[in-house]
Amino acid sequence: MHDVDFSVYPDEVVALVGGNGAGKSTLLEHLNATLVPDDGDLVVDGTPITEDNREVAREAVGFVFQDADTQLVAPTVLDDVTFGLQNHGVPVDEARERAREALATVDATHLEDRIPHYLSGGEKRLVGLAGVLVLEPSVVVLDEPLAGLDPERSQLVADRIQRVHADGISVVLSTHDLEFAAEVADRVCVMADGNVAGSGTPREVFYDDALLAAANLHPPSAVRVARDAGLATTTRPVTEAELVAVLTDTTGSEPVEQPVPDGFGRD
Ligand SMILES: Nc1ncnc2c1ncn2[C@@H]1O[C@H](COP(=O)(O)OP(=O)(O)OP(=O)(O)O)[C@@H](O)[C@H]1O
Repeated sequence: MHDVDFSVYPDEVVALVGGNGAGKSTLLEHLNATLVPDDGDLVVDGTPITEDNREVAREAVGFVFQDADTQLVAPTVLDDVTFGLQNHGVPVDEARERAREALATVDATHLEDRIPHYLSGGEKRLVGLAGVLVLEPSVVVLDEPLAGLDPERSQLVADRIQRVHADGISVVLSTHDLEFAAEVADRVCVMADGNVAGSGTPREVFYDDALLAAANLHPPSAVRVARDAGLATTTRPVTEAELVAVLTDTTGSEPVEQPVPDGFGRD
């Protein structure tokens, strides 16, 4: 990665999108100081992060791995979610109570006695999220949160991400699913060749053909349908719900945002 300028602000959901090897995971791994830059600055809540104070970033930024098995280590789900708190010196009874609350937040109470290794992919992702939330970070990072999940579990994880956001926690995630990015993100960052090629609202990014082409991305289906139906000149839906609203709108009223010129938001 080189010349990357990336910030996360309170109470926003940021989606990193881009082709294979574009640098999404590498950028995410800097946010909680799993990696620290060889050159340049990494600042968390005003504190410059170095090799010597990585824990400042670790406490502020929780990381939910794509491969949940790397995160789940204890014999039961409850033990696993309790583990991080006990490492912080929280007494076991209090840690268990807080772990149960975190599991309830992601609708995983019923899993508390299960063996983490035998959970399904979606269940593991939710338990991993609970294990991060219990530590009360101000930012949650999720690397490919929908990877390998069926539509129902994808929806479950997407719902929980929105609930986390509603609780005032910033969320940064990477995804190859642009429909999902359009649904959940306030801001989309397009990555290509180890850098942020451009960013903006989903509407700005997903109607920017040059930016998407530079990252080998295709627009979400709502954008393609709107264009094929000749709607994209006056309206710019990015989600299925917005497209349906445009198609069923009999008032002739204009959409929520005015069109933006191609290339808007590009660095
Ligand atoms: N520790 C490392 N040392 C050297 N190169 C690395 C290291 N980690 C990742 N890379 C390289 O950096 C590039 C970006 O990888 P990264 O995993 O960040 O991409 P990504 O956008 O998350 O891709 P994907 O969508 O395929 O998961 C790749 O070419 C990868 O091989």
